Amino acid sequence: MFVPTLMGQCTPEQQAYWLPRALDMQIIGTYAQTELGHGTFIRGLETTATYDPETETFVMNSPTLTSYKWWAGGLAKTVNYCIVVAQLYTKGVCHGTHPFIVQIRDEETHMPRPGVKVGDIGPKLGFNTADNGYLGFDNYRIPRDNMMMKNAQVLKDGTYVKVARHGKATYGTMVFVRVLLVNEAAFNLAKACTIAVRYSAIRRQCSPDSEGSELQVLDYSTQQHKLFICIATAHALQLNSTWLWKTFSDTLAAIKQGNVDTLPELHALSSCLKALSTADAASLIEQCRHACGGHGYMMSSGLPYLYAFVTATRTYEGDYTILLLQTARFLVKAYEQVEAGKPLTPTVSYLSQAFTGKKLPWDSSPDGIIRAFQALAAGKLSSTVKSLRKRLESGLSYEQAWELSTIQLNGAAEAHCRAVMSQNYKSEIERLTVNSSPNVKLVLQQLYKVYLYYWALERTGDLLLYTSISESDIFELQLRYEGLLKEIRPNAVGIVDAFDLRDEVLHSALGSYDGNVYERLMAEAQKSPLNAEPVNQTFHTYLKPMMKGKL
Ligand SMILES: CC/C=C\C/C=C\C/C=C\C/C=C\C=C\C(=O)SCCNC(=O)CCNC(=O)[C@H](O)C(C)(C)COP(=O)(O)OP(=O)(O)OC[C@H]1O[C@@H](n2cnc3c(N)ncnc32)[C@H](O)[C@@H]1OP(=O)(O)O
Ligand SMILES: Cc1cc2nc3c(=O)[nH]c(=O)nc-3n(C[C@H](O)[C@H](O)[C@H](O)COP(=O)(O)OP(=O)(O)OC[C@H]3O[C@@H](n4cnc5c(N)ncnc54)[C@H](O)[C@@H]3O)c2cc1C
Repeated sequence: MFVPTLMGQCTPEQQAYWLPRALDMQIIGTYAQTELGHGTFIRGLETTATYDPETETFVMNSPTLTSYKWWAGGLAKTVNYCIVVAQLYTKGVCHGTHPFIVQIRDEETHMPRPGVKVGDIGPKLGFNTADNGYLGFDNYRIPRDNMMMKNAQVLKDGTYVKVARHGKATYGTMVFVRVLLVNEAAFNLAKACTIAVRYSAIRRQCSPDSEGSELQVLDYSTQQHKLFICIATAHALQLNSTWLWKTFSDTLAAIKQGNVDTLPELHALSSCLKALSTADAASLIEQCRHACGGHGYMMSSGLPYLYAFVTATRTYEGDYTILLLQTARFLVKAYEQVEAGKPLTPTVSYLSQAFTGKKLPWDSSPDGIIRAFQALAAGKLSSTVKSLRKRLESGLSYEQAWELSTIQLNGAAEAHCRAVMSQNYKSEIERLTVNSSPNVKLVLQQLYKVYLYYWALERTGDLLLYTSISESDIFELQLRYEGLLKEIRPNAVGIVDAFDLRDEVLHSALGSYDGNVYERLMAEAQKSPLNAEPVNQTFHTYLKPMMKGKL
């Protein structure tokens, strides 16, 4: 995050000075925004940067314990510089949060600078290879030039000058990382399902009849139900990630031309896609662990590490709930645009159907299911706006009405995102397989159908509300889904092999390409320190005295 912020928030002159040093590793930096007391609410951050025109410096200060920067990766022992997000004060006026480049350790000795308190925040559920740290300032001075001045400036005499064309320019790095995280979610889910599917092809357990041999667990329908949605989702996230990256790049190019019109839609898309992709990836990686029984619980399976690593993405770079609420904010505005007869942006153009007042006729084709997801999203949004307005009519303020409706708002945002992801998944597969062999087309179509059928069956309640789907339609869809799993089974191992993930990347005794699971599990077990000697010294110091009643 350090380098992207230098690129996004510095003037060209500042970039010319800082970027080469950062890219050359002469300086190592991190992005310190979150504090002990605030992560989501950026406007509530307490660290201050007060400009002193006498010395042309900013005085960095941590006025309270809760103002200490907390969490930044590498902050504890690695970095010697930080991008610090602080409340900017000049001429007695607070201008809100702005980014500053702050040296925190000596470039030669690596000792913390006077006025800087820095340390490690302690063990975490995962990410323990990163030294996430804390940082406090005691009236620590930095040169005026260390304010990142692309979007706002403080002149030598302390005059504040706003430069950015849009109010949230300083939030740009977060949008960039959120876009990257969709791709990271896809990559890590692909690793987990490669491990789980390969292991499920090796593992034999239970024989349906007394004479027969034990079945590969991958042959069981319930195992296919657990795992094939994981494969389908890994592809869905990867294709949505590529689509979102292009949307991001197009928006950035437009902003460079002075056109910020598409930024709100990008913020809404990056928010909900980051939220859903990281939440789906984390829960499906856990599902891959469940599918591997006891051996999935071994660190040597690679699955606990993947889960601990990915589940954090639901929180950092914007908490799941918060980002969905950002998308909901955009959707409510889009709904009002439909009412006013104004044109809609592409990803919300389906909302016009919210005003037909009729249930969408059920169509179980892939395109029909995608339309049903859109009808579901439009219906949930319409119902949410109705709740909002009912609360406003009761005399509540907009903020109060909004807060009371946030559960529904999040549901509408999630439904919108599922519809967008499903649409992108199918259209990207069709675009990319135009010249593919019939077999490749068939397999990839089977996977997006798994995704569509799975989520339709997960959302039958909503589909009954907003489409004409019947009980028998649901019964037929369930049978079709279960039949599709059996069609995919023969290709399942080949499909995860196609992720082309090397053993060194998987780090898994269960998922290695050669399938020698049991030999690898035993080899990993031998590495346990407890196997260094036949009798551990704790027998003599604790067990034996206890057995003799001497403890
Ligand atoms: C599997 C993963 C593997 C590897 C990953 C690799 C690397 C990662 C490894 C480790 C983690 C590393 C780093 C982690 C870093 C961090 O976590 S950095 C800190 C991140 N923190 C956040 O994301 C905080 C979240 N909070 C916010 O973004 C904001 O507070 C807010 C919730 C958006 C609210 O902001 P605010 O109160 O200022 O604004 P609102 O009043 O809600 O909205 C005002 C208008 O502004 C628009 N808006 C808001 N944000 C943006 C934006 N980013 N871009 C564009 N526009 C924005 C908003 O839509 C409103 O517009 P309006 O409706 O028209 O008024
Ligand atoms: C592994 C990891 C690495 C990180 N790396 C960095 C880093 O490098 N730099 C950095 O600056 N930060 C980093 N962070 C911090 C991260 O950005 C924050 O944890 C994140 O933004 C969430 O903020 P918070 O922790 O204050 O949670 P909170 O915002 O306090 O959330 C707690 C709960 O309150 C809910 N909540 C909060 N506000 C609202 C609201 N308005 N409406 C409804 N519910 C609400 C949330 O949904 C959540 O359920 C990292 C975090 C982790 C876990």
